[in-house]
Amino acid sequence: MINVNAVKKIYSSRSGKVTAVDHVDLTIHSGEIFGIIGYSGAGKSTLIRMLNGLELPTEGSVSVAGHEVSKIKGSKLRKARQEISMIFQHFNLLWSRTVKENIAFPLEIAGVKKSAREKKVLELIKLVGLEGREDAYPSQLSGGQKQRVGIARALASDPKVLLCDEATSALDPQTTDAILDLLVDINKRLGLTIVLITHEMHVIRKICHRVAVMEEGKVVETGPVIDVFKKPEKEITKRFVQQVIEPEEAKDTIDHLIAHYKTGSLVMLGFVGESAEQPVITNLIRSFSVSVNIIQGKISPTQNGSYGTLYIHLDGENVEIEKAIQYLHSQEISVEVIDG
Ligand SMILES: Nc1ncnc2c1ncn2[C@@H]1O[C@H](COP(=O)(O)OP(=O)(O)OP(=O)(O)O)[C@@H](O)[C@H]1O
Repeated sequence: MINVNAVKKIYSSRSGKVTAVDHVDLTIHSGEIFGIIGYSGAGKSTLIRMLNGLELPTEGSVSVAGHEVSKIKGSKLRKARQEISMIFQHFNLLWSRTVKENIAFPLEIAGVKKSAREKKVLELIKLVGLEGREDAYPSQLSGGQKQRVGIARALASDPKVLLCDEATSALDPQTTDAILDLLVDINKRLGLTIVLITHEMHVIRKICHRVAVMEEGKVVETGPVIDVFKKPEKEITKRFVQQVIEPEEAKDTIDHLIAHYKTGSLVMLGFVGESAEQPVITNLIRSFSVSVNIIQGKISPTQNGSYGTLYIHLDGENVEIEKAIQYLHSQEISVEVIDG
């Protein structure tokens, strides 16, 4: 569906040349939700803007939904853009138009007749959950509702690909989750390919099938989200994974617990995929003479399985603790004895 081949983008500015995207290769499949994560300045915006021809690569080629986006111009590019829609961090709505009129705008430009336009707009309003707000102006809407208008407008031309440029960065966590749920729903219902850029691992965790990590213009790591969580390879990826897996306060709690427990062992268990659904703790209590104290844990679903960490404290005879830890090692989970 999307092929990025050996793409390089160099900007020339007064202070010299900047390599924003440095030799990137990517293949994104039809129907996939693909996330690109990186810190500010990593080159994400430049890369996503090359997918709909808003920027042209200095070297390499970009093909999206059968269009050689990096080569075409004028009416061919405009036509391609109907199949490659985009939503933005700050929504980019027309403030003097109502919800209905904003969504109808691309249809007007495409010359769609009024009756067909109205029918389509009503369908889209329903799809994004904006019934009752048809005649409101953007200034009367919440951030989440504004992004719903952005999404409906982007879907008006029946695109094959939806590009999301930090689409939830201006929203609070609850609204972010509602918009992410909507994107998953649209992906499933319409089979739409979604490419998003973000600096938040939460967004990747919640909705993406695969992820590419960018640093200094390069894609440094890529793979299915669950694999990247299981085994992040690069330092930068580890930092992103920690954003969601191990909040800062967890470290403080662990330090406190190590000081608190004088006997037994403190163990960190890492669950990935199906292992997150196994009754490991129940088996542990039933089979060994150890007391198990659950200290802290978090298990989160991704689009291709669950992952998480659980801290437990085991107490009892040393031999029994040893056996219990051996049992844990025999399960499909990672085990790290932190203390004892
Ligand atoms: N039009 C431009 N002219 C010159 N340099 C640019 C231009 N656009 C981006 N850059 C530079 O290219 C590099 C990559 O920027 P880009 O905006 O693609 O990164 P990003 O990962 O999207 O970061 P952010 O989230 O802050 O936008 C940066 O060093 C930036 O300063």
